[in-house]
Amino acid sequence: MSYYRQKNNAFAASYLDDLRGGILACPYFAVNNLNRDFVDTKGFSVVFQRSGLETVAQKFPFFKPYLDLALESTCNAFYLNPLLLREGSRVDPHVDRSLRSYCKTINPPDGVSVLYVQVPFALQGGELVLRDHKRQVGQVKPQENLLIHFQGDLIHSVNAVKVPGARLSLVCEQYNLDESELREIPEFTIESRVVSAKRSHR
Ligand SMILES: O=C(O)CCC(=O)C(=O)O
Ligand SMILES: [Fe+2]
Repeated sequence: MSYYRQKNNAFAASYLDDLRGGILACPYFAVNNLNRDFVDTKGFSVVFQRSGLETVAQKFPFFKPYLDLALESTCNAFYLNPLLLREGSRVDPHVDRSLRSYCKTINPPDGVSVLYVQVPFALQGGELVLRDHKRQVGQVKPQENLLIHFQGDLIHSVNAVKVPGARLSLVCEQYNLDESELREIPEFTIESRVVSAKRSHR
């Protein structure tokens, strides 16, 4: 299998605008609760099983066309996260395994989809770098409306963004879990700094 594939102009321009508006206006959108690899980024995450897909589409209608196109039919659990990087933000090398907080034994996802929703004008930096062990196997320069899908066990990073403006991507880790692993995953839940902050006030 090739390490990644990409699709230019994946969606209608009007959808991309709706998606950007929906994400930026979303009350969960806040400074990231992802791990230390994510330096100065913003976002929130939706965790769901395939059976929770309708709930996702109901609560976040603007994600629906993306999910219709990006979700792999072989996968049954997903970690969806809009991610905003600004000048100086970066993501250090990591393998996506965000569902690990629910199930310790989990393997990396089968694949990861990334849609570039907004990209600064004349972007410098901000490339997605893909590695298989030590060897670089891809370097993707984000372009608006570019959808990429890469093999889920690759180490990857995002170079620091060197220009002003917003680099907004929509990332979906896609897992194919066995029954016992799947039982540990919520059918639908939202992870956000906003949610945790509200909870801690109770
Ligand atoms: O925005 C990107 O290019 C990838 C971000 C990423 O690696 C992640 O959210 O796990
Ligand atoms: Fe990642």
